[in-house]
Amino acid sequence: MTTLDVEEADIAWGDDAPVLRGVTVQANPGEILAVTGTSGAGKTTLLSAMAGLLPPVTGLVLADGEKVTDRDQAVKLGIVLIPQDNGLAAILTAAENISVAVIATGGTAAEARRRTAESLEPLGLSAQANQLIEELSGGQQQRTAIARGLALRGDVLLADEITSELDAANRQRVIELLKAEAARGVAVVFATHDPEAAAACDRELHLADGEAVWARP
Ligand SMILES: Nc1ncnc2c1ncn2[C@@H]1O[C@H](COP(=O)(O)OP(=O)(O)OP(=O)(O)O)[C@@H](O)[C@H]1O
Repeated sequence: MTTLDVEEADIAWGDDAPVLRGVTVQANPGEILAVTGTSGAGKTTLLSAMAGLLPPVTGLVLADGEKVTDRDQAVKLGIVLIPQDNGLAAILTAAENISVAVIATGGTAAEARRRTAESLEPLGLSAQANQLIEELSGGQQQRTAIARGLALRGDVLLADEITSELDAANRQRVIELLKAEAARGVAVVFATHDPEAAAACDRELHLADGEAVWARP
């Protein structure tokens, strides 16, 4: 179980002015933290910092007290990111995308096969396992990216707008899967602009005007 802390962080892209200033937030094991805000408020920016992709200009990101310095190290610390643009390889199948990720994080081929099947099934994608990503619909691609994130069995799961292309039933299914992750002790952070999805989370941090404020502490 891992606690992810962001402490007094100013977060910027390159030399641009900070998108977010003075952000302090803790993501706790067993909880889903919603990160909300309008388009451009900085949800992806905050999750990028949490994932080790975008080290803060000032302040810290800590996983159980250890400074998160870059993405490779964050992966070793068990910080999984499901990116907004899904990040899948278009010319691999759904199953291959997942298996490759499991093996890249130390899983055996047998584990990769098992976890791939286990993660596709609850997302209703068993029949699509051997289809190329480029042959799948937008929603099926988004669900494949979620399946890959779940298959990695992280200690921290950062989910960036992962229900934006899903119908109501699939959105509900995904929220239930995030709750199941939290129930096994994962610290889940879910960026969303959907108020219903945010309401299903344990706490809500709202981003506006470059600052993070608690909508529901
Ligand atoms: N990769 C990037 N490089 C440079 N600037 C970026 C990058 N990603 C985001 N930004 C900038 O950071 C600011 C916040 O964008 P961000 O994507 O974090 O917002 P968001 O809340 O996730 O929005 P959305 O709901 O539209 O996804 C914007 O001004 C955007 O231009």
